[in-house]
Amino acid sequence: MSKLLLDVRGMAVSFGGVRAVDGLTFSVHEGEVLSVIGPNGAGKTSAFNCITGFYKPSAGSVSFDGTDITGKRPAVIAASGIARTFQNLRLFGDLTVLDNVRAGMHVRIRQNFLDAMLHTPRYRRGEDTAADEAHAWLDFVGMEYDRTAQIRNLPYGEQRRVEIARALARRPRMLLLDEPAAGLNHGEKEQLLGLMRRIAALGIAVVLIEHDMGLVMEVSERIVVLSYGKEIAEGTPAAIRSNPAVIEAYLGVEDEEPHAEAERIASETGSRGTAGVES
Ligand SMILES: Nc1ncnc2c1ncn2[C@@H]1O[C@H](COP(=O)(O)OP(=O)(O)OP(=O)(O)O)[C@@H](O)[C@H]1O
Repeated sequence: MSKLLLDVRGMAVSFGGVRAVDGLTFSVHEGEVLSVIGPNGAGKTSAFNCITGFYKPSAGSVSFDGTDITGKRPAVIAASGIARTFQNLRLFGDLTVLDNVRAGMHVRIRQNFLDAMLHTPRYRRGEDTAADEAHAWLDFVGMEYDRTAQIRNLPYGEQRRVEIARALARRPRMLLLDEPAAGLNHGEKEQLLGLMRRIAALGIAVVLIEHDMGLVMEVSERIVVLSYGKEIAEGTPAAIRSNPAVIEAYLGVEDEEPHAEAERIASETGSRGTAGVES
C-alpha cells in the first residue's frame, strides 16, 4: 500500500441539534481515488469542510502526511498540500481563464514586493514561469477554449475544468472534488473520469463526493458511505454495491434521485466500460 496521507479519526461537527458528521474515521493514501457517497444531507460536504478548515470539528482529529491539522485555518491547510473544488463554482468571473489558474499559484509563488512594484526582470521571469505553468495545467485538464476569455463567458463544463486546473496549480498532494460531475453532459463526464485517473497517476490522492454512481463505481478504489453523519460502510465498489446497509440507506429516503441511485447500486455489474450515467 502506498504512503498514508490523510488520516481522519472520530471527526464530528454539529449544527444546533443536527450531527452533520458523527465520528467519522477513514484514511487516504497517495495516488488513491476514494469516493465519499451518501444520500442528500448525509454530511459529505461538512466532512470536506472539516478537513479543509472551513468548519472546526467538535471532536476527533485530522492529520495530513503525519502532521495534525485539526481545526487549523483553511489557508494553513491549503499550504500543507490539500486543494479542493466546490459544489458551486468559486471562480473569478471577470478574470480570464489564465488569470484564474494563476490565482491558484500565487499562494505558493511568493514574489518580492519591490520586484513586483518595479516590474524588475526577476519579477517578469516569475510571471512568465507562472503563465507557462498555468498553460501546462490547462493542457492537462484538456481546456481547449480561448484562455484569454473571461471565465463568465465559458460554457459550464469548461468552467469546471478550469476550477480543477486552478486547484492543481497549487501542486497539492491531495485534491478534494465536491460533485465535479454535477451539470456535466455524458461526454464531459467521461473526460472527467479520465482526468481523475491522470491526476491519481501523478501520485495525487483524489477524494471525490459524487452522486453519479456510474462514475463513482468506475473510478474509485475505495468508497466510504455516510448516512446521517455516520459511516455505514467502507470498501471496494464491488463490496459497496452489494452491501445491504448501503442499499437500505438510499432506499430509506424520500427523494426520487436516491431511489434511482439505490437501483443503480444494486444493479451495477462492474462490467461498465464507460462512466457517466445521467442522473
Ligand atoms: N453551515 C451549516 N449550518 C447549519 N446546518 C448545516 C450547515 N452545513 C451543513 N448543515 C447540515 O448538516 C447536514 C449535512 O449537510 P451536508 O451539506 O454536509 O450534506 P451532504 O451529504 O454534503 O449533502 P448533499 O449531497 O445534499 O450536498 C444537513 O442536515 C445540513 O442541513
